Amino acid sequence: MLVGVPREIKNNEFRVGLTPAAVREYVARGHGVLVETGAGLGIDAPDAAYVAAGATIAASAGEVFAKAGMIVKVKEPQPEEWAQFRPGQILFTYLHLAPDPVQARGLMESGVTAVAYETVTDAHGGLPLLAPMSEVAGRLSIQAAATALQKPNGGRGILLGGVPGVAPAKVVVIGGGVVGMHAARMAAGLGAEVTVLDRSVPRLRELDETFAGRIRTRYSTIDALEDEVISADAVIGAVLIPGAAAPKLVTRAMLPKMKRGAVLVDVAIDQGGCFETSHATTHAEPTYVVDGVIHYCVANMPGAVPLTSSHALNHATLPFGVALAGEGLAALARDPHLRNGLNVHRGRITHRAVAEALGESFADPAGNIAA
Ligand SMILES: NC(=O)C1=CN([C@@H]2O[C@H](COP(=O)(O)OP(=O)(O)OC[C@H]3O[C@@H](n4cnc5c(N)ncnc54)[C@H](O)[C@@H]3O)[C@@H](O)[C@H]2O)C=CC1
Ligand SMILES: CC(=O)C(=O)O
Ligand SMILES: [Mg+2]
Repeated sequence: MLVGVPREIKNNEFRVGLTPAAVREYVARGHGVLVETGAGLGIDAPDAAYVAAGATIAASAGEVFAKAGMIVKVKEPQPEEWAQFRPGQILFTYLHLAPDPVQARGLMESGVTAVAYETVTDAHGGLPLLAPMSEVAGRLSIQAAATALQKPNGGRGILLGGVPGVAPAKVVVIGGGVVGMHAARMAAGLGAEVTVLDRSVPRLRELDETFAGRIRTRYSTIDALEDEVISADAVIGAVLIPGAAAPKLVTRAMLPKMKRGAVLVDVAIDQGGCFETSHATTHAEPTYVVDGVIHYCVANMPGAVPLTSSHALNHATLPFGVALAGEGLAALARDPHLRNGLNVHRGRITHRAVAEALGESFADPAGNIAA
């Protein structure tokens, strides 16, 4: 198959769908790879590095979309991109369709077969293609919080770790999955006081063991959540119900009770956000203020550290990508975990939670992917 890699065009998105090392793996399996000129510049990979790996360079994104049988990207397609998809073409990327009916409609009308990284599953109940970017975003969330908390940036003016004789900041993490654990690790490493809330007791147990007393865990009732949020200097929103829109856990009514200059970092913004007052922001203008509380809601946080993120993402996507390139729809029929990634096929939504969130009818992929 001819695999196409356009340059990412979302605001301040410097990642790339395939690294040169990944291109070499596709080429070794007999595939052609067409890379838009400049696609790898954000990771210090010039066109020559892609040519050395066996790719051909396309002068424009239009050429990539027109020629390739499968498109590998990072971020959800932008309107000018989904206009170029065609029936039967495979798209392999993050989609986050639940809070994005306009994109969903665009993909349905294009006839593309869209496999979303974030809903591919593994045998252990995890999300292997979301996990690496959740590791990055979880760690970055604390850097974002630390920066926003500084007085010149509008924050309370507190150092996360404090200093000897002065108490540290209080960081509350809502959702103790991959993002939450990596946020907790960074915050604890800097010396902050950290509490993680989750609805899963087994998960809280795991975190308790992993951190061996260095963080507190709390079951996430409405009471506990309100209590923790009101006393926090920084709150990290890290919940996920796979495929679905994020539940709004921090309400607008809670904000006036919070400390002035406290910071909310809504990592779950790509699924619509878990704070009622969240709306997506960009790296160019990452924060805004509601009721004296700073909101950071960047939907592509890992795009800011592409040298780390692109490689981590490619390590996870590679086995699934080469299966799709090699077998096409048969790969989806064979592998139920890859099939869980199928969100749109032949104009229908093929993921149950995504269909429910969008109010669209659900087309069961098991009976819908005959090649
Ligand atoms: N903004 C960005 O750039 C990025 C955003 N993300 C997003 O971060 C979010 C979290 O991702 P992961 O950590 O990988 O998910 P995960 O599935 O590993 O963890 C989610 C956790 O939330 C918990 N949870 C669900 N409902 C809850 C509730 N009502 N109260 C408390 N906890 C609850 C679950 O039990 C689970 O432990 C996702 O929306 C993901 O798409 C991930 C990477 C980058
Ligand atoms: C997961 C995601 O949306 C991102 O890495 O941008
Ligand atoms: Mg995102």
